Amino acid sequence: MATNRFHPFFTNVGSVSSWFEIYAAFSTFMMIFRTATNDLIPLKLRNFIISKLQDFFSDYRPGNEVSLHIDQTWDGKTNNLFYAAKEYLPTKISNNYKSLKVGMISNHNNLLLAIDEKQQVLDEFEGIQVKWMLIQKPGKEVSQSSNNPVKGVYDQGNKQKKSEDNGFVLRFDEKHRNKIMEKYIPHVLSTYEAIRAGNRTLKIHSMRDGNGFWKSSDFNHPASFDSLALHPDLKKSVIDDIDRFLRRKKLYQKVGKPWKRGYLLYGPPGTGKSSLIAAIAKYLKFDVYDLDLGLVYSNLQLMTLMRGTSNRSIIVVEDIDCNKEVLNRSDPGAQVNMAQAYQGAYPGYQGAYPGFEQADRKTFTMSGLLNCMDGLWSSFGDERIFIFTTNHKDKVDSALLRPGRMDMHIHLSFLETKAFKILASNYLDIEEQHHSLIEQVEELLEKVDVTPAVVAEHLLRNEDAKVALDGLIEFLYEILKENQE
Ligand SMILES: Nc1ncnc2c1ncn2[C@@H]1O[C@H](COP(=O)(O)OP(=O)(O)OP(=O)(O)O)[C@@H](O)[C@H]1O
Repeated sequence: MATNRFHPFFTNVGSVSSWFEIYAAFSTFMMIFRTATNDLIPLKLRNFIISKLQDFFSDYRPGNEVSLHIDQTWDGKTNNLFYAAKEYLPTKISNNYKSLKVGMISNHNNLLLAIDEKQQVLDEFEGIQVKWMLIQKPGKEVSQSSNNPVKGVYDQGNKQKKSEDNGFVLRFDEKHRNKIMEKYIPHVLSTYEAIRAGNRTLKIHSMRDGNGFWKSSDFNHPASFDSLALHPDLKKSVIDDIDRFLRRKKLYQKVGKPWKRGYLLYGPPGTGKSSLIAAIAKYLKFDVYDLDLGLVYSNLQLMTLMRGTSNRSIIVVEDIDCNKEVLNRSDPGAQVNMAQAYQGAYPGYQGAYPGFEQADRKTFTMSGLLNCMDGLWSSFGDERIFIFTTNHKDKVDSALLRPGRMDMHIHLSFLETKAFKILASNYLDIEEQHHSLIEQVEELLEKVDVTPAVVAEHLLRNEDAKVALDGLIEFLYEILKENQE
């Protein structure tokens, strides 16, 4: 007996008219459905859903998926890309993830989040979808005495360490391979660097009795761009210049220039030169190296010091005009062993000593200083900012001032009215229109030269704004009177 090969639904629909009835019913349903969808779901949301569905179906080609394995270690050495991904991925955690690690540790105010091996993390970069997974590998047994740098836990039982060697797998469609390698991975690394820089305590490094090494301590200077009383246009131009410098890493590489910038801060004492350096360091999250040229006796020692500075740092030389007399000095007691000193600067270096004259080993010269800024020796690192300060710009050697060495000359001068408003607001919590005495102070500031440091000190004398401003006005009148006599 022949069996019916069709589903009962098809066998029960006998006539052509029945098919038309089904078609009519289906069309009516679709019309009602479309009208209801159009009425209930806003156009923007509809377009979004459609674009997401299109992206999903056009990208979903499982056969073409590439997997990159990023292990915690590479040949026994730390794999920086692993740690970069570890910091980067928590920034991509979405609210609907089901499985996450959470933690709270000392010195951190916020709850920490991390992905675990059960949760796939999705990321999107320039329209490309990528997927990340954490892979936890079973611990390898390593000898307790081995010099393995992998972080491990000590296993009391068999006197061996069990290493934890985790990894990430990054998956994406093969057609995006180039973009992932050339753009996405550098993006993960640079995000990691920015996160680290943001979380870290800044350091100030000072010279250790001139032997070519630095000692460091935490840098907690309170000044910031908000607290600085500078004319708003000047403040903006400094911030814009720093931002431009940061954005242009690739341009510097393309044109073959070391990625560094030099600022000369000049003006009378107490106008905020040191405060501006602190504000720039905080803004950039760069460490500060306080280079005291008075302690430098040879170009070789200077180069060793430069080699000891880290990337993303500010090298400060204060009162550069006073250093004229320290240049062209020799260290009479220095028995410089060239090979030894050069090894200190370039560990493992075997070749000649380029850029060094015999005299450079014992003498500190202007050309040595210039060489460190933009000559052969400036290749010691990247992302450096040089800041020189002086009270007398006219006394500074013109060779130091030319663009490329000091790219921006920033004049910090006596307090003017716009900058005073910032001080008044910061010190006394008063805004211009809210205090009758402000106008009087401003009129006096136009007639007398007084530094922000002196005015700040007067504003600190009393918490009562009226008393503090009265005292300041009296002081400014006195100066005016002295000037007129
Ligand atoms: N522009 C400013 N804005 C806010 N506060 C300032 C400013 N200038 C000076 N001050 C105050 O005066 C103090 C001394 O200023 P700072 O040391 O920055 O001046 P300086 O120009 O570096 O002086 P010097 O040339 O003597 O080293 C600061 O701690 C700060 O309180």
